[in-house]
Amino acid sequence: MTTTRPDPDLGLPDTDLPDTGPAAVRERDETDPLAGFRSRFAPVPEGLVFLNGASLGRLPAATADATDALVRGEWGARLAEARTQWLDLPQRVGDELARTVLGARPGEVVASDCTSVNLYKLGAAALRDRPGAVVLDDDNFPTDQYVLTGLAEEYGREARVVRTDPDRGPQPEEVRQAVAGGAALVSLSLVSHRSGALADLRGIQEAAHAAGALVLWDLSHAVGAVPLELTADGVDLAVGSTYKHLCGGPGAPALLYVREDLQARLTQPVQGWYGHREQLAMRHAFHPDPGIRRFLTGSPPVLSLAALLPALRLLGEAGTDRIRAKSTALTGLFQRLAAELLEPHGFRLAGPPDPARRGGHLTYTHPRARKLVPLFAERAGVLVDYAAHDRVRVSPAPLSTRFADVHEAVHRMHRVLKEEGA
Ligand SMILES: Cc1ncc(COP(=O)(O)O)c(C=O)c1O
Ligand SMILES: Nc1c(O)cccc1C(=O)C[C@H](N)C(=O)O
Repeated sequence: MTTTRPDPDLGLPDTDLPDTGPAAVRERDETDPLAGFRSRFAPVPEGLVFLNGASLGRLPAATADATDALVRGEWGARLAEARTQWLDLPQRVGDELARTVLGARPGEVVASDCTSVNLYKLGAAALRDRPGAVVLDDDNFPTDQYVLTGLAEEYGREARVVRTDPDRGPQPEEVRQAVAGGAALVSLSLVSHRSGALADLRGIQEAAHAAGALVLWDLSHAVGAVPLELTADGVDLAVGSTYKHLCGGPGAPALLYVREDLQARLTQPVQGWYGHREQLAMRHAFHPDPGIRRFLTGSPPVLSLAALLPALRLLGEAGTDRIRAKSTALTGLFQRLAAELLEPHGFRLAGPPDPARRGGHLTYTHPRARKLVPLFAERAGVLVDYAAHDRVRVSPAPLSTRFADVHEAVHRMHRVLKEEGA
C-alpha cells in the first residue's frame, strides 16, 4: 500500500509546489497526465468548485448512459428474460473492484447491501469462527461502533474500545495493548472519516494476528483514494462504500472482501438464497456456496451495480497510483494555500500534516464550521463538507479537479471569511 510520497516516475511532481501562485498552478494543470479525465464526468454548473469527493463522488458521463440502457433496454424491453444475466452481477462487479482498486484476486469480492450490513456479516463470521473479544476504536464512523458493540453483545463477547487520538488515527501499539490476552476480531477504518488519518495497515494487522484475531477493515474512505494491495498485504476481511471516491452514485452497493483461504471456514448469519451453493435449485435446507457467494443474502441492487461499472472503468484506466499522486498534490496545495489564507481566520488543520499520512481528504476545525460551509457554497460556489461538530472536510477528486480549482476555491473561501469577519 502506498504511504510514501508520489513516485517521480508517475509523471507528477512532488506534493510541494515551489510556488503557489496562479502561473505555477496553471503550469501544473498543463502537465497533469490525468487532466483528460475531467471531461469524462457529467458537467456541473459553470463556476462551481467541487471539493467533496469523500462524500459523494461525481457522476461519470458513461454512468448515465449505462443505467439508461439497463432501465430502458434490459428491464423495459426484455423484462424478466433479462433477469438471469443479473444473478452473478455482485461477483462480476466484485471482480472489477478487486482488479481495479483493491489489489485482490477474482472471487474474493462481492458488491451488495450497505457497509453496515456487510460489517455485521463479516464481524459475525469472525466471532462464529473463534473465541475472544471484539476490538474497535472510538474514532471510527458511528455505524461501525454501533454494529461492533451490537455484535459483542449478541455473541457475549467483551468489546474493547481503543481510545484513539482522532487526529492521528489508531496506532499499532494501541491495538497491541487492546488485544493482549487474546481477541477474536479487530475492526477499524483504514482512513479516518473525520481527520483523514491513514492507519498503518501492516503494523495493526501484525499486532492483531499475533493475538489470534482476524482484522476487518472498513475501507469506505480509502478505496479509490489510496492504492490498496489486499492480497500482498495479507488482509483478512474488508468492507467499504463505493459512492465516495469510487463515484458509484447514491445508494451504491458496498464492497465485501474475504481472503480466499478464509472463505470456506467462515459462515455468516444472514443465510439467504443468494448464498446457497445451488441458488436456483430451491432446496429446503441451506448449504452455503463454498466461495465468496456464501456472504450474499438476497436480491442485489441491480441498477446500482450497473452504475458502478463505468466508474470502475474510469478509475482502472487512470490507475490508483496516479490518482493517489495527484490527490496528495491537490491536498498539499490546499494545505499550503490554507496556511496562508484560511488559518489566520480560525482554520486549524486537524489530522496529519503530511499528505502521505492521510487518505484523499483533509479536515480543518473552525468554531463556526456549521455556518461557514453553506456560505462557502451559496456565496462562493465552493462545495466542501461540514463534519460534526466543528469540522470542514475537503476532498478534491483527482479525476475531475484542477489545481487551478483548488487555488480558486481557497481564495474564494478567504473572501467569505473576510466578509464574515471570521
Ligand atoms: C467509514 C464509514 N463506514 C460506514 C459508513 C456507512 O455506510 P452505509 O450507509 O453503506 O452502511 C460510512 C458513511 O456513510 C462511513 O464513512
Ligand atoms: N454527515 C452526513 C450527512 O449529514 C448526510 C449524509 C451522510 C453523511 C456522512 O457522514 C456519510 C459518510 N459516512 C461520510 O463520512 O461522509
